[in-house]
Amino acid sequence: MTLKPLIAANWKMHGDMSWCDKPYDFADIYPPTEREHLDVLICPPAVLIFPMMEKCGGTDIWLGAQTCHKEKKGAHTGEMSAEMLASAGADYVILGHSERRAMGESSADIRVRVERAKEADLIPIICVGESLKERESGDAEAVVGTQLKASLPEGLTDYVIAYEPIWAIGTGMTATPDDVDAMHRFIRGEVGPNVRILYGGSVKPANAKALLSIPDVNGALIGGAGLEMESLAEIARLA
Ligand SMILES: O=C[C@H](O)COP(=O)(O)O
Repeated sequence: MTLKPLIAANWKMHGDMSWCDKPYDFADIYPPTEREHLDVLICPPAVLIFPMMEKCGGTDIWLGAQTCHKEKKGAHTGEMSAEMLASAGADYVILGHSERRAMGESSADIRVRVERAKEADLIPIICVGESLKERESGDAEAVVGTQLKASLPEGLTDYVIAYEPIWAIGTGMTATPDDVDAMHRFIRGEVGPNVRILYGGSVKPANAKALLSIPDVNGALIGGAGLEMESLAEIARLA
């Protein structure tokens, strides 16, 4: 089975209402007829999902959220449930990003959020990745393996994994293609043949070709370079 590449932009805490027509800008630069072989996803801040869906819901660009709460509803001031995000127009949700793990989200928390996401028909993108210290001490695969085992509910289907070495996020440093190849092979062994495995961490037009041509890399989770539609389209063209 050939896995359709997924090019996903995580806008993190960037953007405002004036960004809601960016999917149109993307479609102008890289028209849908030229990219039927891949999926393009934008994960804006949650407040922009609904207006973006209203404005650009007719484009083929998927929308996603950046997290969801682990309860279905309740007294959780400031939080958003998976169902709310789905009803606002999200198709995917990023879970377990290292920027959220750093705020205290454990793999056990992430596993519950994955269950909530699936109940709301959202496709979870589950992030895993090691710190520089863990890589340097030779523990990268063990760390990622433990995160996978603890974050994935039993029997989970239709999900995406994003491998993001923490030290490569927003730093301009990327893992070498050999290291990415080795880690993606390892993850493939854990999740089987039908799961898309994205690479994330300072992906940009200049390095996208080398990273996206690695056999078990099925797309990218892009931060900084996904804020501008020109660079996002340039990366997508290389997928
Ligand atoms: O979710 C995206 C990643 O954290 C990568 O961010 P970056 O491309 O800015 O390094």
